[in-house]
Amino acid sequence: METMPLTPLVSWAQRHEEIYLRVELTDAQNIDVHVHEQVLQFRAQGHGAKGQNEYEFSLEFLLPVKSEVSHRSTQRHVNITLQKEQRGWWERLTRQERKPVFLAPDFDRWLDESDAEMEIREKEEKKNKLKSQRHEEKGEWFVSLTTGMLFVYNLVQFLGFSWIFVNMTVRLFIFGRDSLYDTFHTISEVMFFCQILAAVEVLNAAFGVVRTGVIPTLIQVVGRNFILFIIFGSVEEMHNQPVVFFVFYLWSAIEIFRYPFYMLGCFNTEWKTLTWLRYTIWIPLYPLGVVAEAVAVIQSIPIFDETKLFSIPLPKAVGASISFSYVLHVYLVLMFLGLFINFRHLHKQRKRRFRTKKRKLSI
Ligand SMILES: CCCCCCCCCCCCC[C@@H](O)CC(=O)SCCNC(=O)CCNC(=O)[C@H](O)C(C)(C)COP(=O)(O)OP(=O)(O)OC[C@H]1O[C@@H](n2cnc3c(N)ncnc32)[C@H](O)[C@@H]1OP(=O)(O)O
Repeated sequence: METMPLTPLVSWAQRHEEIYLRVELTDAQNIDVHVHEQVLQFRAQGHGAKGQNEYEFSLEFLLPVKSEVSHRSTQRHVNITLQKEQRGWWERLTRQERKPVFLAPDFDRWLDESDAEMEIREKEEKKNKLKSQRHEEKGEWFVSLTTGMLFVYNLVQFLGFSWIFVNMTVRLFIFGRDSLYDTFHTISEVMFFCQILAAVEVLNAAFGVVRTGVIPTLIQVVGRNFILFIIFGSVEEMHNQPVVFFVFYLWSAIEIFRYPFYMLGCFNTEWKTLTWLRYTIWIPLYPLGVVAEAVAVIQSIPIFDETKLFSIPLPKAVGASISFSYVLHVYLVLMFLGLFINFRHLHKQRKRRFRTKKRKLSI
């Protein structure tokens, strides 16, 4: 005779971004928990209300949750954490209005919406307090000095990229399509200066001067300098290609918003429109930039093959050399990997920025 599956007692609580479930099972083993299309399935062996047995349950959530589920079993419970697909407060846990009999609020973790907001605020206040403590430890003069240097750095970059952007735009209006062919000759020196200077950003990230990751910054700086110095700078045949125009224009289009945003940030101020632009226009510009850079690399491949520039000599016995174009093929793959890493990073930064903003507004 088929036996009915046993259901454990489950208690739940929520925050704006998470759902917590606590399954009352002692010494749980062989835990299988997953989410598919808003439905959570749980199965495990353990000691519950009906003694040592296999227990299972399923819950259809009110709203979508992310498919990654984290769970941790203690001697007495299995704690499950899920991330809501969209930040918000749910009026109940399950899609069905009637609460399943095995489900109850987790009073140890229970907060109502305003308490949860308060919890967020407290966390933020704690973070700010830590920040000002760090300031005190480092000394006010040190903080002022680094802020001043950052401000000057951002100002110089802003002026450099604005010059590039305005110059290219004006030339486009005056000379039309002809201006696409001499971008390198008119712009490259200022671009060389700005992009060499951008190495400072890797140091800032590495020494914790700004709150950002070293890898995304390194990808950005190395990636651009590779295109600028190797593909454009060292191959004369590339100088007159229109692709130089598109690459320089896309690079400078983001920087004329990014650097002034940082300049205001140095004084803990912001201008909402500028913040929105800094964290939004990369969405079309970044992929376009990578595509333009990929076109430049592809165009340069036959030139490297022909000129044997940077080719890697092989031992005399073999008698040939490896063309640099092989490196470029590998680089093309790396570019799209770099795009993926930085797109994810920028998406995270955008979410962090706008989420914090929303929280601040709800205070
Ligand atoms: C390991 C090497 C491997 C090499 C492999 C090569 C692979 C090649 C792949 C190449 C792909 C690159 C393509 C690219 O060149 C194409 C383009 O650029 S197209 C144009 C569009 N591009 C963009 O939109 C990207 C622009 N760049 C960036 O946004 C940054 O460089 C990036 C590192 C990607 C992200 O910036 P960050 O992490 O710093 O984000 P935030 O702006 O949110 O800053 C975080 C906090 O730090 C403060 N901050 C940062 N910098 C400064 C500064 N200079 N001055 C003051 N404050 C700064 C910022 O205010 C944030 O603070 P808070 O959170 O407190 O507000």
